[in-house]
Amino acid sequence: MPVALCATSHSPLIGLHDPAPEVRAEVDAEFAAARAFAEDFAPDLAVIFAPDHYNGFLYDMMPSFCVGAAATSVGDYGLPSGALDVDRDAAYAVAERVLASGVDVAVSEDMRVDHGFVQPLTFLFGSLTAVPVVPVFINCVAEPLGPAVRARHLGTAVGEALKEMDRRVLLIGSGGLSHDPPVPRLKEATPEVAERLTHGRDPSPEQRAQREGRTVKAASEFAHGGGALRPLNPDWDALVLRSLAAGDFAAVDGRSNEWFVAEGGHSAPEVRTWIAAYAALAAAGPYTVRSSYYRAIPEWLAGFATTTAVPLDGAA
Ligand SMILES: O=C(O)/C=C/c1cccc(O)c1O
Ligand SMILES: [Fe+2]
Repeated sequence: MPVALCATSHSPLIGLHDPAPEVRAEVDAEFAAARAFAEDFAPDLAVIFAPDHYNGFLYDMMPSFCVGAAATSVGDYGLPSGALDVDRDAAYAVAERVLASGVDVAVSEDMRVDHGFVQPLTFLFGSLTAVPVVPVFINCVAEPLGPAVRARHLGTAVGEALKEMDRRVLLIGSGGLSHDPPVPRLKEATPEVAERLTHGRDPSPEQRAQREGRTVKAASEFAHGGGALRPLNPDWDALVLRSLAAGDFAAVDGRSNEWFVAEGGHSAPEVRTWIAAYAALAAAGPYTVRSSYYRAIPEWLAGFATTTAVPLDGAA
């Protein structure tokens, strides 16, 4: 089974609240290189590990992990909406194998996904339907979270499942690195916000616009050195990139959930998507990182990174 990987940060502020043109151009060049990498590899299946931001997965039923057998983009932040081209047979084969390995993954026949899934798919493939996909949700924000090492176990099990398939698989991790966007937390939520985190799956256009406006405002304040969001942490981001490039998973996933938040902010657990994607790649054998881009971009509220990787044995 030929396999390759692209892991990337996402930010719904891309295009809505951009950094200086030269920074934007630098990231665009990196995306173009990642797109060329994907085109070169020519996958017939993409397996994407991504989080959600209370658009598809809410507190009415919050799994740690979920494989989508069918999935629809909600079209948040003006991104494309509509159905993904989910490979249902592959999704069930992956879910069965993961469950058999002892990782309790949920399955959804109606998964709703947001910018966490949509941005990498559109950046890499140009549309939501260009390449058949198996979407794998990882809860990264809704406490309580399990230990980060469980994301590695999930990724390993997915990688083992893929080895049994005769497919060319591009693994995608979407999220991180250090960042602290204004995603609400149930523990400190007002009753109104708690209600939204539990039942607010289908906001009105006005409610969605309000929420998105708040994020843009927070990004503007943050980029000008104000607001209450935690700072980006390039040193921590470098540690994460270095550790995953070296296959030293324990340096990241062996740490406590509190460590992630203290070092990288409340959304730093999105790094779990990278851990899972890299672990799935590692299931195919030793790997090497082909490209690694990083820049702290406050306008996007993100320590922003994009990496590509391939097996050392040249299976890609
Ligand atoms: O508003 C949200 O739901 C999330 C915003 C955000 C901002 C920056 C980086 C990310 O990974 C995000 O999800
Ligand atoms: Fe996110």
